[in-house]
Amino acid sequence: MVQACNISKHYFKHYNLLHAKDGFYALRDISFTVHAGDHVALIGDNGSGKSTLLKILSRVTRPSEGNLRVSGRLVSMLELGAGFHPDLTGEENVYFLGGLMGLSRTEINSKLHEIIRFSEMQDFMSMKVKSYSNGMIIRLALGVALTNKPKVILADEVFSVLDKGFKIKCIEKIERIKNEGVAIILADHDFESLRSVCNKAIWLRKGEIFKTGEIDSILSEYEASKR
Ligand SMILES: Nc1ncnc2c1ncn2[C@@H]1O[C@H](COP(=O)(O)OP(=O)(O)OP(=O)(O)O)[C@@H](O)[C@H]1O
Repeated sequence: MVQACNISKHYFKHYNLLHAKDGFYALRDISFTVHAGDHVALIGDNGSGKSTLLKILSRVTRPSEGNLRVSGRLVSMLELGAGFHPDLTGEENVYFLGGLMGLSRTEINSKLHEIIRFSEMQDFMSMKVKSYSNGMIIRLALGVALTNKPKVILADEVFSVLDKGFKIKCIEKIERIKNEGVAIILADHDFESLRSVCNKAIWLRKGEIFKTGEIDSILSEYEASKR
C-alpha cells in the first residue's frame, strides 16, 4: 500500500536574497514498505522527522530525493487543520474534504449524517472551522476519514488532542475498519493509544530509521532508552 524508497528531505535553515544557506537533512535515506493490514507507529524524539515523513507520504511536501508509491484511497490528518478550510463551516468542510478524498457530492450526502453523529458535532456544523477547538477539528476530520472506507490512513498526533472518551471511541472504530485491510501509519507520543492500534513500529532518530519491529518491543526499547 505504501512503499518508500531512499527518501531524503533537505531543508535550508537560513535564506538571504539569492542563496539558501546551512542545509540539513530532516530525513535521510528512509526506506520501508507498509502492506494492507500493517498498522505502523512512527515514534521518535521531537524533531526526529515524523511529521516531515507523514507530509511526504501524503504529498503535502516533496522529498528532495527518493521515490514513493501509495495505492488506494488515502486519508491524512496532519497537524491541526487537517486539510480544512478555516473560513468554511463544519458542514461545508465535510464536502470540501470529502471532495479532496475523491468522493462525489452524492456519496458525501449519504454519509453526512453518519459523519456528524460519529464526531458528535451536531451543534457545531454551521460554525466556521476557524472557531473550532483543536479537538473539534480532529473529531470532524476523523469522522470524514474513518467513515469513508480509506485504504491508507496517515495521522500525526491526533490522540494527544482528543479527550479520553472520544479517543476510546476512535480506537474502537479503527479496530472495526482494520479488518477491511486498511494500512495505518500514526505518529504520536501517546504510547498507550499506539499500543492499542498498531502492530509494528518505526523508530526515527535524527531523521534516520534507527529501528523497526513489533510494536511492543520497539516501544519498550524506546522507553528504556529514556530512563
Ligand atoms: N519547513 C521546514 N523548514 C525547515 N526545517 C523544517 C521544516 N519542517 C521541519 N523542519 C525541521 O525538520 C526536523 C524534523 O521536524 P519534524 O516536524 O518532522 O519532527 P517530528 O519528529 O514530527 O517532531 P515532534 O515530535 O516535535 O512533532 C526538525 O529539525 C525541524 O526543525
